[in-house]
Amino acid sequence: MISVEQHLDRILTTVSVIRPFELGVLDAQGCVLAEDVTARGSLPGFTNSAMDGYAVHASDVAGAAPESPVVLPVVGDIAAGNTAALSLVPGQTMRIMTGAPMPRGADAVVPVEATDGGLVRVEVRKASVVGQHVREVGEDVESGAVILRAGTLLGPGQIALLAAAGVARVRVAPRPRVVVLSTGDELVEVGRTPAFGQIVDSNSVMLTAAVTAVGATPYRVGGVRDDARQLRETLEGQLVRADAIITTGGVSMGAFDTVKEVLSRVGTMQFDKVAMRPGMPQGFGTLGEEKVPVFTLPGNPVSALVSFHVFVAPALRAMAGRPEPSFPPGYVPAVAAEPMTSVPGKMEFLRVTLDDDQARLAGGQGSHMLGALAAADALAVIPEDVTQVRPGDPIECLPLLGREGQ
Ligand SMILES: Nc1nc2c(c(=O)[nH]1)N[C@H]1C(S)=C(S)[C@@H](COP(=O)(O)OP(=O)(O)OC[C@H]3O[C@@H](n4cnc5c(N)ncnc54)[C@H](O)[C@@H]3O)O[C@H]1N2
Ligand code: MOO
Repeated sequence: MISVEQHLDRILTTVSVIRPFELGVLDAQGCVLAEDVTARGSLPGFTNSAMDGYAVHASDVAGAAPESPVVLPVVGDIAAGNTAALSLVPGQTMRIMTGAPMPRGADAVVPVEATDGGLVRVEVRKASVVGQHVREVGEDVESGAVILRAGTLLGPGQIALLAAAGVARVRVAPRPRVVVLSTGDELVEVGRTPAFGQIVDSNSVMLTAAVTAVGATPYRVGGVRDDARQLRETLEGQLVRADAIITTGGVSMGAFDTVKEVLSRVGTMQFDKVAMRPGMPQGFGTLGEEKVPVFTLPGNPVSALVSFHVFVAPALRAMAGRPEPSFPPGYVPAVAAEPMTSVPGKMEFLRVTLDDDQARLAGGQGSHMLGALAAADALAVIPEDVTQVRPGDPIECLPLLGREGQ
């Protein structure tokens, strides 16, 4: 029996960041930059108005007030998108819109609300100072400056900055492509009615959803029969398009546990009992010339999803260049709202609901119980040496993917 930390450590020391790839900025959302990025141009690219109003020489309106307005002739109109180079001489003004280029010579903008809105001549009722409501060229980003560092996770804000700074394509660690397949003669495809003794292949849809939720790209193969040759051929066929492979089922002590039978002789695959509940039987290793990581998760649905959270998700994040600081990854503190029990010597992952920080058992804790799994917000992680949790005890919880907003 090995510990959860030992198994995760073996996984995280085996996987590596996927070779960087150039993507269009929109496709790169959720990816991590593989190199520093510099701005191709300044932001703003030209000095422009921050308000709809009138471009002025601030000194012309320094004494303006409601009771002593300054009247200026309006000699032009500048809309956003105006590409002509205009100049403003002292004693005159031009109407200007938000984002429109400032005319040369003008050094302030008087908002339209501080005027009578005149089109030929305008009455300015408020004083202005140099620079007021003016966005200076390069005040946000200077051309040539590093705008985003290697290792930055690209979200909407970062993508906007790249686009605005003239960067249309970036080198990133791409999303891992993850093949999901399940094994077992008892499986029928989602939507089909199982005959007596059969079950719907819910694991492959569950893990496909989990792969998406963690920001990777799933390829769902679905159910493969408990047939060594078919499984071997399916795996060989899938290796070419996979950065990782996840299987479920067939890793325990059953007479027809094909995954273990087929894989224990190839690559660096290793099958272990991990001191956790659920999720004890685990397999991990690499296959093929490209050394594709393969996770063989137990078939019980809860065991498979717990294993995904504890082992696969950290590995996929690491492959996408998003390493997690340490074990345990992503735990949040909570308080037990009721007694909880755990077996000695195993790390227990209980399905709990979270009401603020109050954790309650979500229902039955059998590793086949999807009802309680679906009701849960998080996994309460009870360490190996703890067998009794009392109400009010602090506990650590691992939020379930996709339930963070609950
Ligand atoms: N004698 C022993 N029996 C078992 C042990 C053990 O140590 N000794 N370990 C138990 C534990 S713990 C687990 S977990 C399971 C793991 O079994 P397998 O990974 O070999 O999975 P299967 O036997 O194929 O299936 C187990 C269970 O899960 C259901 N299942 C399987 N695939 C799917 C799927 N795609 N979608 C939904 N449900 C699925 C399957 O019907 C079984 O009920 O072994 C215990 N046994
Ligand atoms: O270890 Mo198994 O995963 O409990 O059902």
